[in-house]
Amino acid sequence: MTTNGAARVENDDWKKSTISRKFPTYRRKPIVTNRSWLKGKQLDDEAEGLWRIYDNLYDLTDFVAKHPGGSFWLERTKGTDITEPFETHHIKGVPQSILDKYFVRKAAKPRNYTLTLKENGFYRTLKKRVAEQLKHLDYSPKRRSFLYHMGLLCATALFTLMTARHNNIIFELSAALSLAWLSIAAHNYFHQRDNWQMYTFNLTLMNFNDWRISHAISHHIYTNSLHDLEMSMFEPFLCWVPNKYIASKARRYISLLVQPLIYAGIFPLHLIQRTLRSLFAKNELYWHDAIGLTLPLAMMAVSPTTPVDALIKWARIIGTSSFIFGLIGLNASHHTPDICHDGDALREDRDWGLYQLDTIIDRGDIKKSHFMNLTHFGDHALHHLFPTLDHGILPQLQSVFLETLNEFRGELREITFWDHIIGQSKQLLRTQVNNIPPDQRNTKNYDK
Ligand code: HEM
Repeated sequence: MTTNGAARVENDDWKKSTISRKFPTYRRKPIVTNRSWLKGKQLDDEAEGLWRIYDNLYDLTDFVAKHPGGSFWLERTKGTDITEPFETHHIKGVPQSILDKYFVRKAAKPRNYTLTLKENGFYRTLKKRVAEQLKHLDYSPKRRSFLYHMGLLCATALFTLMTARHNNIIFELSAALSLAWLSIAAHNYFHQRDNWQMYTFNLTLMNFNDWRISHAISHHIYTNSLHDLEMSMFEPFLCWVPNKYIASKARRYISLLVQPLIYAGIFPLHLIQRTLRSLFAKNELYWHDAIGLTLPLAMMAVSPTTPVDALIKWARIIGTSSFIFGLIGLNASHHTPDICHDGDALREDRDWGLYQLDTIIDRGDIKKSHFMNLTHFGDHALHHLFPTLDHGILPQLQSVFLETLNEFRGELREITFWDHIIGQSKQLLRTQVNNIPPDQRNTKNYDK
């Protein structure tokens, strides 16, 4: 009995997060989904069924439909703490009068999340400076993002139809590549207020609304922590948390081998899972999931052979495109052993923005290309801090960013794609936490 009890205590000991008071409830469930993540968050966040920002509770029911960013963001986050998404999605700030109108009461309990957003801390200082810079920026690169995205949409349509008409591997690979790049460019848009470009993300069979939760609200805010759905959704097949209780060492070696298959399965499995859950539990499909069917239908319509032949070609395009997307996305910036993951020691200054910097290493090899940044999750650190800004204008914020970072003893790290691929594989194998805080590990000499 005693031994069992001791073992249980030891087993439960790992159930803590470095960025929150509570172990996330959704991680206690066998299946991790957007829905279970939000439900768990409602239980953990001490928001008392309302919307929580810092220690204030608001009833935004009457504001949801009026929200300039689109109703989805607030509809889905009811009953949760939205402090960080609120801070990061409004650079110029939301007039206090709007918030005051919906204030209900102070929250009874302290916030679950332990990262800070202090007025004079790194993130809010940088945000004020960026808001000032935004008044004088050259916005013409936004037009280029628009043209790149349009070009990729046309290329995807063209190469897909050419693949349907001809047996040509070059057309097929071009269709797969265009679709992968198109979806990453569409990601630039689903972070912003509702727009038509976000719908093009759904050509992959994934859904932009789903990604607004798993990526924008979960991954962007609680990066690399136990709250990050973009980590937990891949477990136990791929596990980047350095914790042997989540995935054993043996499992981690297997994950290296299955990695390519997981990449290729991202697009189709997304739709299959949501369809199955919609059939057997609660609906998780949106009307715009139908957009994903346009490519196979168009291929069947123009195919000179049978519809089945067209469908097989489309399935190959989807699998290859998903592989390219996974390769780019999962090796973009978050997973090398030098990057903070839940369990690793954090710096003493628990500023949310500095934490972001410690969970990201940028791709230095694509810095100079607008097209590559848009299609390869480039300028990732700045993108995490200001997700609603078009990727095209981020380079103009680089100097104010670096200056502020230097003042707060943060560092923007950069490595190549290849280094990320190698580092990501090493991270998959890592089970030991890093006990040295990031600011004590860094070799950079800070300006005094
Ligand atoms: C989960 C929390 C929230 C998210 C993720 C969110 C997201 C967004 C997004 C994406 C935009 C468009 C930004 C752009 O494209 O430039 C936006 C704009 C806006 N939101 Fe929110 N929002 C949230 C909460 C709120 C709340 C609580 C209020 C006020 C009660 C609010 C008021 C506004 C206003 C006034 C704008 C237009 C002005 C601006 O862009 O700064 N939002 N929001």
